[in-house]
Amino acid sequence: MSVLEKIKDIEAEAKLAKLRRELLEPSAGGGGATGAGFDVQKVGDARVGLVGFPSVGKSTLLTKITGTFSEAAGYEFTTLTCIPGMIRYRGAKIQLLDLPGIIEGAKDGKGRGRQVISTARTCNLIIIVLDCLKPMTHKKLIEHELEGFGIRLNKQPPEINFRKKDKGGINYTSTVPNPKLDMDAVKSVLSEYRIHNADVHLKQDYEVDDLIDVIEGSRVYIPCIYAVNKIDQITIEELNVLDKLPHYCPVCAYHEWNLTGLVEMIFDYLKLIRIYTKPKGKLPDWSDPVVLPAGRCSVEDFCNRLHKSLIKQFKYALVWGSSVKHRPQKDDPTAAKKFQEVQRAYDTLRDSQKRKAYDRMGHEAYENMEAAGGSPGGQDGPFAGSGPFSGSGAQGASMFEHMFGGGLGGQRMRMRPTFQTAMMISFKDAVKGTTQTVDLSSLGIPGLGKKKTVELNIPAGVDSGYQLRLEGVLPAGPQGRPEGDLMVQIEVGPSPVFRRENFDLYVDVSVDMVDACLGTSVDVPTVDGTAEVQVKPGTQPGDKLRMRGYGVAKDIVGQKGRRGDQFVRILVTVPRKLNAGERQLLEQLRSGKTSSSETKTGKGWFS
Ligand SMILES: Nc1nc2c(ncn2[C@@H]2O[C@H](COP(=O)(O)OP(=O)(O)OP(=O)(O)O)[C@@H](O)[C@H]2O)c(=O)[nH]1
Ligand SMILES: [Mg+2]
Repeated sequence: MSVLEKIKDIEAEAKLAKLRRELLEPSAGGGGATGAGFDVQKVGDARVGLVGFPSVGKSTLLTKITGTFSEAAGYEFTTLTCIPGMIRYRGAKIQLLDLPGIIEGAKDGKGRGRQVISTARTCNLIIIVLDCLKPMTHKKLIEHELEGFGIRLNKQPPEINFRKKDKGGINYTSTVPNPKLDMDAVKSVLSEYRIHNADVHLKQDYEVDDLIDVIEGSRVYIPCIYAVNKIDQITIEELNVLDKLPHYCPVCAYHEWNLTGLVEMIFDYLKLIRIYTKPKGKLPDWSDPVVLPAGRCSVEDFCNRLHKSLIKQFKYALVWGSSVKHRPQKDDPTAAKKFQEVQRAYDTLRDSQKRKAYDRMGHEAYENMEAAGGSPGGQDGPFAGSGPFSGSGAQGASMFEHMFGGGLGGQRMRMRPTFQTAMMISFKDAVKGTTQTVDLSSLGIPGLGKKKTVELNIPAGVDSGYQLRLEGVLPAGPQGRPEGDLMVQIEVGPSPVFRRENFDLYVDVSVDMVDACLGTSVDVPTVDGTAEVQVKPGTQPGDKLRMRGYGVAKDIVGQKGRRGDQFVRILVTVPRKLNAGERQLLEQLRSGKTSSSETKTGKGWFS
């Protein structure tokens, strides 16, 4: 190819890019990005779009994964509007959109393709659904359509610095020696955009297209998974080949094969960070994390996700996690207070009614009302939720899913109605674990039939506020209600002996004054029965003894077989009445003390 031809090529490419952009702009000929059914509100923590040729099984996939009904049929162009569904996985809410069949030339305004691709641009992840029986050229065609709409798949934005100037001509530099793009190429692309003065710096070797992308500026870089559907129709050898390709996920929507694998891959590709809030002295609420994208997960982002005004009141947070260098300082009372405030703010702001009240009243007025014990309506304490609630469906994932890597994920993918109840258990049962029977008759759920009770295994170590989900235990009911989950919120009764803080237990033991002086052994109550503990001579009132490993089991926070500690506070008792003999002995001690045992500090015998 001659230099002249090359430049012509480059110019043509830049021209094409410009024309395409004009086509995308709403004013340019009919349609625009929001046609009927396409104004789907962005809800949840991330948005994922299913894109593909007609009849590849997008609607079937959406229905099977989310339980949202999207009409599927054997003929072409079944789906005409954009159907949203929701995946709830590991605490994250991921919106899944079924986009109507894309056709060739969509980006040039054919069919409904333009609206489809406009919606695809708003997604955090694109799933290109392919039919493994159809030619693999379909993949290229769809990619080409998306590319033409400024969508770059599985690609990082090019590291090209580009700055327009008023004068000085084109100044082009590159970190790489002998770059593919030479000065002439850069100049001819820029002149196509009527740019004659600019700085261009390449940090890596790039193509003409990359430079055009940077100049155009309206590119979106979106991760992409290729879901190859209908693998029930191919041989295992063919499947083996597919499975090795990067970004590929073979599935069979119809028989629900590897849908868990796909959901896991979606979760990985979205790079979501889950943040759990933890009130002081309690377990984190594992059921309802704040989910942020990996690139935008600072404390500020966290606050802004809760409410934009929170950052103004906010001082600092205590952060635990694998990426944190230091554990938060435990004893700082102000730090703990702040964190409690965050927790409370979160509680307020995630409750839509309270949030409305907060928005209406502003921070100060709301605080005052809360302090006065007022309620903006809604929540009436932990047991208010007894009885059925429907609508919003499943509430995040159970703790075990978070702790043990989502082993239950497969069954949790489909949306099931969730019914809530609360249960009070004894302190000892909470520490030791127990099996309880939940009486369903009191919940008023219609259509339970013969099912009157369910067994509930409560693991050792639970605390008040802990939620257990029983999956699919409620039978299908009237009006096509599918089988449902039962969510049980645990409340733990107080103990007359032990006080609990996280996984540690605290107990008071009284020791006679003389025993405290001379040392002794005492029987201390533990959750496993009494244990003998040595009290050293000279033990002071209020001294704390640690009994390592006598606390609460930590299995539920993933530390299997480990337990917290028990702390024994020594209370020293002084006799109220003395008999004659005792009095005489103490008198002797006192007179002896003043003559021989006085310490240098002059504080007396007991110091
Ligand atoms: N053999 C087989 N058939 C499938 C599978 N998944 C879907 N189908 C069938 O493929 C046909 C098309 O499925 P749809 O879910 O309507 O496809 P779609 O991609 O939503 O199609 P449009 O809405 O037209 O874009 C239906 O007859 C499905 O039953 C699968 O895993 N295996
Ligand atoms: Mg469809």
